[in-house]
Amino acid sequence: MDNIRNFCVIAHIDHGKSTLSDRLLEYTNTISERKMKDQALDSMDLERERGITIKSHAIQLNYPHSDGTTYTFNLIDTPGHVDFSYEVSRSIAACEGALLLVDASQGIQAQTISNLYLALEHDLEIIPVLNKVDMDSALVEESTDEIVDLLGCAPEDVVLASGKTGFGVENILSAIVERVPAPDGDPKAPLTALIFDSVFNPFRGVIAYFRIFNGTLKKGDAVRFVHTENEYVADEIGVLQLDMHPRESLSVGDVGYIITGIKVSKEIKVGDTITHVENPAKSVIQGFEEVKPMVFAGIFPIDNDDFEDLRDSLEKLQLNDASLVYEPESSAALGFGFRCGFLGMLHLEIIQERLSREFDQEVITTVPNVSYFAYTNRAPNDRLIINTPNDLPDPTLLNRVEEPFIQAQIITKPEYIGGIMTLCMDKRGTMTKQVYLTTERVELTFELPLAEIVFDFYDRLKSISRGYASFDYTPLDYRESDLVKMDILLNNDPVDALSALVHREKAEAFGRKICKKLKELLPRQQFKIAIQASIGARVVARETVSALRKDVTAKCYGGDISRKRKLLEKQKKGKKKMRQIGNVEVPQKAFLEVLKLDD
Ligand SMILES: Nc1nc2c(ncn2[C@@H]2O[C@H](COP(=O)(O)OP(=O)(O)OP(=O)(O)O)[C@@H](O)[C@H]2O)c(=O)[nH]1
Repeated sequence: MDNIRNFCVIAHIDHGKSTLSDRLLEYTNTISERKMKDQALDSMDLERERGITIKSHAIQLNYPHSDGTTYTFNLIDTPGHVDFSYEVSRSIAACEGALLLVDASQGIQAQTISNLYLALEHDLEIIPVLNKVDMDSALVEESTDEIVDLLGCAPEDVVLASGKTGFGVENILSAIVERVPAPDGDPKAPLTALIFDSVFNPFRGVIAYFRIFNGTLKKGDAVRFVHTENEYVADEIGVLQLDMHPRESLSVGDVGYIITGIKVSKEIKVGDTITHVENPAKSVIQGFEEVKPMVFAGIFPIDNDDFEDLRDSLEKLQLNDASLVYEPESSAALGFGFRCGFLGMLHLEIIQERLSREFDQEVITTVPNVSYFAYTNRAPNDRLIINTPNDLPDPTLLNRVEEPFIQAQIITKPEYIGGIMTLCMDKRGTMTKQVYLTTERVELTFELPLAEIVFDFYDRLKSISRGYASFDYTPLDYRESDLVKMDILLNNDPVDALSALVHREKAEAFGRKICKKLKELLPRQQFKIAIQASIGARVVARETVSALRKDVTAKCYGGDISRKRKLLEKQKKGKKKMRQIGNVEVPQKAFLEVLKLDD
């Protein structure tokens, strides 16, 4: 136990976590150079392509220290994006120490701070690492000063490193031995182990990753997962190097995996406690939460016949992504599909991309919305959860609506404060704090409705600040809000998939923008198309797409029938990505593009 060190790496996105983790693996010969693919820890293709870590992973390293002892390190990798912050918090809870990476050319950013707070909440020993010092644009002194200010540490506590060249890796490893405390706990006490992650393996079922705080777990033991109240036999336990290495027993401080024959990810909850069926622990590990989807959207097959295939694909996706939730939904405009819940917009995009890539399913995603509370007049506190605008009760029944608010942290340069404040106020936000980190960088805190940041907030923030703003958020609470349902009609047919809940004050402007945008997105057809936005019976905006007689074969006068046929086929194919609404054809991409309402 004295020779174990459990640590994680926390950083703002793109500050070099994966690259540095690779260097640590290489230096400790955990992975041979031949096997070394860039970013070995990011095992999903999609992760590697997007260069982001979606799922956290754990890996064991052996490090022979100059004191003559070989230490066992468990490195727990954490996802870097706000959508996955609950997983970050569970990974952190499994460690005693954290490497806090800061990109020397960027300095401290929003997620550096939010991740640091998470680590401090769990009393982790923080080792600050100034990364990417090889870069010409590295501001070593300034960034060190920022870290010293933030942590209240001495400048010599900051380890300089480069994941690219390998500089500083030895110093990091010895700092882990010297500064991170060894785990403590009682191997003879009742078992408590924290599940911090799980993965789906098509051959072995669901594999849960855990960290033992007390007690000893042996192969074949009968175990109970406390929150789900399920009992299993530990068919196989072991430690994670690049592959799984089975062990007969694991004890205090160990990080490992357990296989119990579970077939679906939903059965395992990250944050749950594992204990024994016999002699169970009296207390559970604190901090368990059910992960709640934050953003909802309808997903519909382009062709209604593909509905069952879509159901199969979603089922398979959910096997290894328990945070995806879905239920069947029907839309007058789009037919049968599913209302899906996601952790955030990135999660939504990832699911959409995986559907297309892994299952060859092209889908229509409807306007995403957050989850609202609607209180009716039927009884005091009769509360409905509204995950789609179409579920909103009739205005005569409706008492009030509440919407989720978040606290947002933005770090930027002083010259962009004005623009960012205007943006946040436009998004119905209020500023609650402004702190100068240095003369050159300032941290702003806002309270904002989540619905307002779901769409195009991040893009606009980036353009206002020319990329010099980082952003992170945490959920706050639900607040009463004056929301109305806006319907969109095409030639008088309401398109339920385009309905949205919007704040009353912004409704008209929103309606006008959406009609204008739709006018750009709808191809001209052989008749006039009237686009209208309405609140109840009141039309608040209108645009018209004028008619066009489109004859694709007109060019091929003369008798070449095969060429004509080819063109017609091509046109038919193009149409497959269209949906017929009333008599109007709407391209697939219009449903998502329509909300990108940059001015
Ligand atoms: N010059 C230089 N570039 C680096 C260094 N470390 C990482 N990079 C580059 O910075 C980019 C981001 O590195 P990653 O390791 O993917 O960053 P990350 O923090 O793991 O990213 P997320 O997992 O998405 O949070 C990549 O293009 C790397 O090649 C370094 O020490 N020096």
